[in-house]
Amino acid sequence: MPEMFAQVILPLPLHDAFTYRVPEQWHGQIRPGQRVVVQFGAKKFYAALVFSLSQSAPQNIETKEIIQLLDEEPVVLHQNFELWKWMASYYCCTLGDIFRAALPPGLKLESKSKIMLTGNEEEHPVSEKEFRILEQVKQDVSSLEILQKKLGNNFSYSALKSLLDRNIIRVEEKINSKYKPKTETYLKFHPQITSEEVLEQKIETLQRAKKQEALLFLFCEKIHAFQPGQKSFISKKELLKGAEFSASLLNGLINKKIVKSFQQQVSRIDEKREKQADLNLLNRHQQQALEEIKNCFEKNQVALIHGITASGKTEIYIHLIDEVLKSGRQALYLLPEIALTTQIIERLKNVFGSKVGIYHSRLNSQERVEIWKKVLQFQTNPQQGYQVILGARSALFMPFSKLGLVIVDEEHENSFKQFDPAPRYHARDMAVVLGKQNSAHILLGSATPSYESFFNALTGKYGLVNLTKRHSNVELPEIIIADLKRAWKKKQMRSVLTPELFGLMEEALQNKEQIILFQNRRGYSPFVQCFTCGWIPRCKNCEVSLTYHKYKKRLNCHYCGFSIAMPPECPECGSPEIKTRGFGTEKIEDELKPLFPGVQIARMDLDTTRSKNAFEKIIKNLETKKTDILIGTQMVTKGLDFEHVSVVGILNADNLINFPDFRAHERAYQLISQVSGRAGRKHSRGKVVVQTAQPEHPLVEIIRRQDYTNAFREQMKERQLFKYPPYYRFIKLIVKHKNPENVNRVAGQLADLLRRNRNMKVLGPEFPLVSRIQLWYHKEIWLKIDPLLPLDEVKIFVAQGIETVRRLKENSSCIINIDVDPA
Ligand SMILES: Nc1ncnc2c1ncn2[C@@H]1O[C@H](COP(=O)(O)OP(=O)(O)OP(=O)(O)O)[C@@H](O)[C@H]1O
Ligand SMILES: [Zn+2]
Repeated sequence: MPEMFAQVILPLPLHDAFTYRVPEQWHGQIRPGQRVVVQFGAKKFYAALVFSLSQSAPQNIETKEIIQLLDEEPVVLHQNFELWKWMASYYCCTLGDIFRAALPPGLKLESKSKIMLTGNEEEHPVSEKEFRILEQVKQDVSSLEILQKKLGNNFSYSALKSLLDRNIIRVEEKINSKYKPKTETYLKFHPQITSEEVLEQKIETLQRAKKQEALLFLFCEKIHAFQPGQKSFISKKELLKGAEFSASLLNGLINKKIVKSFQQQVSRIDEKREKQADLNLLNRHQQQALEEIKNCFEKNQVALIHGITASGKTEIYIHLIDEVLKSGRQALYLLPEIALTTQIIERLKNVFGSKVGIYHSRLNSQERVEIWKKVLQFQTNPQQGYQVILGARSALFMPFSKLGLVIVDEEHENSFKQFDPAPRYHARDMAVVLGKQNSAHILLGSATPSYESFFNALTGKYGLVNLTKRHSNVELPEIIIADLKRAWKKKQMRSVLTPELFGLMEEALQNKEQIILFQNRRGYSPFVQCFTCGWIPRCKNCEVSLTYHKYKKRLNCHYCGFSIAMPPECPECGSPEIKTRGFGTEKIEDELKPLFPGVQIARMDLDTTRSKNAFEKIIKNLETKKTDILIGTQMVTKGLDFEHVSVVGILNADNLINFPDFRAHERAYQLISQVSGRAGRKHSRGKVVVQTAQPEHPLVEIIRRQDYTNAFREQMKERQLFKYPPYYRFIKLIVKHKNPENVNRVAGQLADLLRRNRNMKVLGPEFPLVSRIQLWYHKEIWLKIDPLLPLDEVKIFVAQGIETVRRLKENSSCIINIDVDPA
């Protein structure tokens, strides 16, 4: 028999795949995409993923054997690996990094693998070393890690393997993989009940137990007893649901051997949802846009739909998905995590029923594994598997076998980019790659497309479709610019509200309409300051001031979570006058309450949405008009659809416009248009007040006119002039160390080295806005690269530079991260 070797990926930030020998017993079974347990390094065990198989042994290296094959079928498909390879190369990360990001937690096994007895340990003679292992395992279900720790030098790998080989112990797959199938109690007739006659005899005996008899009749009715072709069991939950029967009555029937209970594996996911509604008819404009999109797809695999807020882009997506499903292929619908609200989930479930699965990080590990498996299942059993996935960025990695369409909604959203850890990928860009690899169409959609995508559309790389009418035919809201400086000077401010905004709010409330206020700072006040000496409390781990949270009476760091009680007096000078500075959402809520007595005010930010259903509840309250005014951070901008919001206020546009980042103007425009778009969606034209201290700023005028194209053009001039994306590519290198001197030295060495390459411009090193986070100092180097140059060569040069610097002994404890296309 020829030998067999597997190249496996480990969940570690290590480069290549590692080679292991495949024991003969698995030669016929093992395939790429299956998980295996292997030993790596200092006696650590991991679940690795088989990447490829070969017959030739690697040279000069002794290979270890695979310890266990975990899956009968691959959990990752070769299509997935294609994307992984592409990502690893483009984002300069390892397959191990991607492995960790791609698989749901329940499918990733750490070296915590559990070892269990198989129950036949008595039948085999064992050696002393094997005996020691068995002793440990008998005491407890033990993980490999614990076992090695406890036995120390007495732990023997070959003894372990020999026990495994002889089936005396096993690596427990289920515990191992953290995934426990959910089971439910089901009921069927006891095997003794073989015919209706037998049943009737039994019923006779129940004469005095009327309630048990009634329950039995109900049971017979529900399972359609003795009717051919009917299912012969029912879940306990379903039987007892709504009826006045108790579980103890049921136990009576079980004890009398009429009914038998058994456990059956059930799905955690709400499966019963059948299709409840037909597709909405598209309006004239939507219909035309749909046709145009399809025309684009004839020529171009990628299309961008630029459709104003409330134009009904979602309806168009639904129609496209419907067509793809009819052709027997799968669709992926990506949204930013936070936009995955019940609003959109309901809309999709209503039309596609159980064909659609939802995948995001708020689901628990088990649920995610089940959804993963149902996507896999589509390959072999299209009736049972998921054909549509609505998900956040990690849904990119799901095992689609017949992908026909990828939609990226709110494609401008920054949260599609993963910052940390590696892979630092952009899900929108990866969606395009994924689609191309699978010969699927890709549709990007937004009311305010990212400038990169719009640029790609204008230069013909993507098709472009415009949708300029709201579904309701209501005009886009009127934007009113309110001058903060003047209002302050004239003492016309009411708390944070200019007279313009205050007046419109009062009017809206009188008309029983709703209001959304946007402020991009959470907490009570962004910082506090001693009135006497000017002292400002700062985080001890990060280079930032602490945010005051009044409800908890604490000062918090929004970077690392560090927090202290609000001091009663200044620790520097002893003055009791510590003043709050600036406005966070919490303070705004506080100050508006006395201004609008009897009005229901709610707040939506990170602090009010931590618990599981809090987010949904806030949205529900707005939908049912329990809330009159909603104050929120970025969260209120993400694709929410409310009927009765007529006024939107942007409390301070300046901190958006002045943010020190080359994308600040793009972002400010997007954010303000998106929040504005929540107003007047259904009935009459809404009003938006943008409060600013610089009403003369050119961007403010563009915002007032809602002139996306001009905003884009103005920016492109600057980007071209200063060699910014999309004209140039950026790669950001981040050097981190706890000691600032090390950061300075390493970053300096690295920059010097990189400057030798004339194909790129090296900026920095410089400390970023927040130069220390969680005790680590950061310094950044930005590389500007001419897009006409071969990017791969540049990356290789950069990677080598990093290696050279890192290899110096004094630099070994430095971390250097690469971020390609930083957001
Ligand atoms: N053809 C249609 N038939 C019935 N209702 C529609 C139709 N098109 C849109 N709507 C309704 O109009 C509202 C706005 O549509 P939708 O949320 O899809 O807009 P959008 O373009 O995604 O907006 P945004 O970019 O602001 O998120 C929704 O309540 C939607 O149900
Ligand atoms: Zn901190």
